[in-house]
Amino acid sequence: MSSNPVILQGEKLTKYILETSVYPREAEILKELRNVTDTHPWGFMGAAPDAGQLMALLLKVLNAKKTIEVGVFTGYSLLLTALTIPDDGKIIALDPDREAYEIGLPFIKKAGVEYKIDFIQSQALPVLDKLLEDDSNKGSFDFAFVDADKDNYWNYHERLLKLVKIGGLIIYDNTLWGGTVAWPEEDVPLPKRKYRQAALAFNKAIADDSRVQISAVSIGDGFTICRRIN
Ligand SMILES: C[S@@+](CC[C@H](N)C(=O)[O-])C[C@H]1O[C@@H](n2cnc3c(N)ncnc32)[C@H](O)[C@@H]1O
Repeated sequence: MSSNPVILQGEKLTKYILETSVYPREAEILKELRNVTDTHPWGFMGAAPDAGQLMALLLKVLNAKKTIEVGVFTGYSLLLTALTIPDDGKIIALDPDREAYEIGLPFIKKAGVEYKIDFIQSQALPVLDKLLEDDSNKGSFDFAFVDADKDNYWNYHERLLKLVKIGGLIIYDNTLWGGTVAWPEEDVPLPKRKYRQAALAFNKAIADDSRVQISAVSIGDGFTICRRIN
């Protein structure tokens, strides 16, 4: 008998949570977008719906209005954010892949929230650097969500810490990388090792970063929630 049945029953528990608490409350338009994204050759690789539910709750608690999203893909987390923030809210959404964004765009339009989104087709780093050239952007964002190239997370962190206000939140997705962060290296399939290493380095660095309060949450593929404290 395991001393930690919760870990062993992880998949069953997640299924239970999804079926009991998440799917019944997920907006229909988000379900539709998820189903369409499933037909993309890469499949659905958006924020997990249970993690999205947590993100929406945090956006509300924070009363977030001005946000940044790094890594849009077909826009599941973007649409969720746009549906959650108030009518005068704004999201700067960054991704070099416009084709994937355009798969999700009809759903964003159908939901009537396109006006809240400023999609910039670009690698994120140069845009974040550009934003930082204007002092009025510093400390002006309530929230940021990072779900893009994992080996750049620390570069995003350094920039987002300057753009997000004290008390604001930054969430990093995939920080448990399919659970492989807890596996011996030799058990990890080769294609997964590079981003596993990136996740390990990021998780260690963020735990040592006194500028943020953190919580590493085992939801979806791993959410690291950071609150800027100075
Ligand atoms: C996991 S997907 C994002 C999923 C999205 N958050 C959702 O909920 O559907 C990762 C995305 O990061 C984007 N990406 C990769 N490198 C990037 C970069 N340097 N800057 C911005 N986005 C990047 C990819 O094009 C891809 O669309």
